[in-house]
Amino acid sequence: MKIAVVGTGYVGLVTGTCFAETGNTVTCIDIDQNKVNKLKSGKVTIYEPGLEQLFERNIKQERLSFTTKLSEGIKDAKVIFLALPTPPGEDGAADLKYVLKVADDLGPLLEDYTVIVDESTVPVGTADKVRQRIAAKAKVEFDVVSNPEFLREGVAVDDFMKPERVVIGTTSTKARKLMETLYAPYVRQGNPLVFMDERSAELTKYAANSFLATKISFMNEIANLCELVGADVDAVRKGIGTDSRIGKRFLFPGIGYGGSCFPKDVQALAKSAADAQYEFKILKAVMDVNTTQKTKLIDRIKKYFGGSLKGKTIAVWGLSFKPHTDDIREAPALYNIEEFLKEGAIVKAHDPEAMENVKQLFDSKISYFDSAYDAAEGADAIFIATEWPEFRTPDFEKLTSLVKARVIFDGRNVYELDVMKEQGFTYFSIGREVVNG
Ligand SMILES: NC(=O)c1ccc[n+]([C@@H]2O[C@H](COP(=O)([O-])OP(=O)(O)OC[C@H]3O[C@@H](n4cnc5c(N)ncnc54)[C@H](O)[C@@H]3O)[C@@H](O)[C@H]2O)c1
Ligand SMILES: O=c1ccn([C@@H]2O[C@H](COP(=O)(O)OP(=O)(O)O[C@H]3O[C@H](CO)[C@@H](O)[C@H](O)[C@H]3O)[C@@H](O)[C@H]2O)c(=O)[nH]1
Repeated sequence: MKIAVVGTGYVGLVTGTCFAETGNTVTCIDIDQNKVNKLKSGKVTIYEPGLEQLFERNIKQERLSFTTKLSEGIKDAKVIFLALPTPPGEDGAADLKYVLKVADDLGPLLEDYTVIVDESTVPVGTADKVRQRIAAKAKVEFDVVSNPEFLREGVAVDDFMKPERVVIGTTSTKARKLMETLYAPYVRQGNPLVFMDERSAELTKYAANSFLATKISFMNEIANLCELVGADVDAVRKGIGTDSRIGKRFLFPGIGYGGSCFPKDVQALAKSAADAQYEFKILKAVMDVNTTQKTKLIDRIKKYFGGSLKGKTIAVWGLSFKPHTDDIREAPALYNIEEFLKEGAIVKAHDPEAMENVKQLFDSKISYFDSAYDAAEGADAIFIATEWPEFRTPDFEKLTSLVKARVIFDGRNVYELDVMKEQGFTYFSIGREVVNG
């Protein structure tokens, strides 16, 4: 099938590449000329495990191409995916200007029946708005479908190729048939296509992200309570996670959730509710807890150093919002680095993938190192913001010889307390006993 994907950011590139992988001919369109040039020259624009290989194979097979021209990209496409940004506006609502602009542009360009798919995370009612905008200028029949994307960065290819479920919002039989054909190769393992109306599909995406964010904020509060009453959050997590009604996943406490989705989507759902005259009380608490949690360790670090970080060297391990991605959008590491700098500390940073992106933000205000050990050299403390696997089993002897003091503030509970005790480190983590080395 000929498919067009409008917007070739994270979601657009994964979507386009994965649809090409199952034999479709895909053209990805983006207004960013530099991005398109890079993609055309055969280079992927994001770090995402497994993507490069698929990308290269499909370019070679001439199933995947890129353009900046909408008219050229959508030519003969039976389905057009909109993978456009929906950033928060000033009031927290999702800003639909990118989606609606493309809807305006698409109307006059459609030459035959086409299904236009909202893949972006968009508020309830967006499919109707997109439909109206296209209809204003279209001369042919078309359908607008809501098909929110659930991929996670770092495992995006697997999430797309083997989805647990695909949510499709449409009341059109014609569009439904086309979507069934398109997704048939991905749902072979028995994972279902879940059909519903457009509005419910739009809300499903916000409900899923907000529920997961709620789980995380809930566990962060349990962790905070553990610290006050002398309980261990790891034990509590295992204790409740083994109850299949609760489930093991997304129960890991830390320095808050980040990324391009949870923060903006929880905020947008709260705003949508407010617009519908409904006060979504839980979401407000989820956001408040996350805001406090992000810089939770700062007070501890200051207290540890007698109230001031002035002149202290802090090695920051991990900058991306989670492991296996170079994405730093809303990464808790960034908030902590800002605080460290405000307090007069010297920051030495290392991340396996995200340093180039961070350089654009902090430039020479912090220094960057290719290895975690180099960043730790001469440090008064190590601060772990992201649980990259390479931080899990360092050579503690080597580390001891490099740091000024054996002190770790761990925002992701990377180490077992026993190991820290054995290694003689002073170790602060989340919701667990403090180890005094
Ligand atoms: N990043 C994720 O993990 C993820 C997962 C699921 C859903 N989503 C949702 O998917 C949507 C896209 O997210 P993303 O992370 O891929 O965004 P992104 O910012 O990485 O990419 C969006 C792309 O759209 C391009 N663009 C903007 N206007 C355009 C236009 N008129 N024509 C063509 N291209 C245009 C931009 O240049 C950019 O490359 C958002 O709604 C997001 O909430 C994101
Ligand atoms: O137990 C946990 C799990 C996650 N996180 C944090 O939560 C954030 C988001 O993590 P994750 O959900 O793995 O990453 P995303 O790539 O942002 O994916 C989420 O957002 C996407 C965009 O909407 C959705 O498609 C995905 O289904 C949804 O999981 C990160 O900062 C994690 O560190 C925790 O603190 N504790």
